[in-house]
Amino acid sequence: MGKASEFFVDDLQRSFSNGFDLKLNDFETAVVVGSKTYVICGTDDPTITSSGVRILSNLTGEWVIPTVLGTKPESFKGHSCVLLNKDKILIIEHNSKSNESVWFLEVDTQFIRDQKKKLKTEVVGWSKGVIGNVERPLVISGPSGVGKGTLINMLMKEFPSMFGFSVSHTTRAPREKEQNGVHYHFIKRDVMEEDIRSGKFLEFASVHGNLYGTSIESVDVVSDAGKRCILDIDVQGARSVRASSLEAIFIFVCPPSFEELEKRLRARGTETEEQIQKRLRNAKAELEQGNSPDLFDHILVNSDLEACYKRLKDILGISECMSIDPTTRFLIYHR
Ligand SMILES: Nc1ncnc2c1ncn2[C@@H]1O[C@H](COP(=O)(O)OP(=O)(O)OP(=O)(O)O)[C@@H](O)[C@H]1O
Ligand SMILES: Nc1nc2c(ncn2[C@@H]2O[C@H](COP(=O)(O)O)[C@@H](O)[C@H]2O)c(=O)[nH]1
Repeated sequence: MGKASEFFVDDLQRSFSNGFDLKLNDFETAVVVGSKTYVICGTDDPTITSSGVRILSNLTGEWVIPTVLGTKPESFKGHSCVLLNKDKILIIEHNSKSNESVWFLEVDTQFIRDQKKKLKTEVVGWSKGVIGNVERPLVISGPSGVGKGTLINMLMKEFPSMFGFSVSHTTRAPREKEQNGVHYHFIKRDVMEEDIRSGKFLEFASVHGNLYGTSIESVDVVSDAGKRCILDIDVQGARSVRASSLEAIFIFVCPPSFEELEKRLRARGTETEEQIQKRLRNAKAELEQGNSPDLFDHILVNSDLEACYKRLKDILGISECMSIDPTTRFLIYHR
């Protein structure tokens, strides 16, 4: 067994009197939030807890292992916890000069409260400390099959409380695993055309023979939840958003080659041969337009997925978010 965790506020809270015996293992830290005590484990030892977090009810003395959202930090040996704003816990790894050592465990933010309702269980969510402009929405464009959706899913998985997906409307038929309201709002063409006429859409376009569009409401839902909105739209749509009042960052994703694009589209197995041919024809035009510096702020080549994802995080300023001054141990926010 290694050395026990060190504490900031939590060593004070450790001695709180709730009538229950709170025995902490090495590498564990406890933080009281309302009527609950969150115990955060700094090691991957599965005999302690595989989720990294356990929750004690200070009222009943019962333990709950919560559903953990987001990517948990790699195990660390000494850490301090500070409760911020009564809804998230700041976790700082000791003796580390790395910027990767600052994490938040969200315990009672609006996002977590929504997830608790949805999942009907205790929920907590990890997110990395971040800097940069977290306000500006993100427009991601690129030919069909290049990997936009894959990259967006990775972002949403790693930073679930930071990003929200703008759910588009489309007249195309749902694919096998697509859910209405989650992947798209599937809509009849005449209804969508009427909604476009009545001004409900920020942008819309005819893409591969179907209508697609971003409703103003879809963007509002994300920003009302306090998140940064991600739009996965085609180049025509990007052009319309550029001309709108939405101050977004525009990213174009390219394949390493046309052959690789075709391979990915076929391997996905979601389109008929005829649809694949149509999408590949449109891809040629989209790739030409992707090189417009007046439209896109950044171009990403999605060759190696992990490298491309890392580059995307670099662009967004969320690879290395906060740092700790090694002498004072104060947090420095790079803005
Ligand atoms: N870097 C990569 N290397 C190999 N395969 C990849 C890479 N990125 C994504 N893929 C795969 O390519 C396929 C297409 O990816 P994805 O569905 O994310 O594309 P998309 O750009 O969102 O397409 P669409 O615009 O049609 O929705 C998927 O099967 C995905 O797993
Ligand atoms: N202009 C818009 N384009 C959109 C929107 N939602 C998705 N898309 C683009 O359509 C193609 C095809 O998507 P798929 O799901 O059928 O494969 C892809 O390039 C998307 O980026 C939208 O709201 N507006």
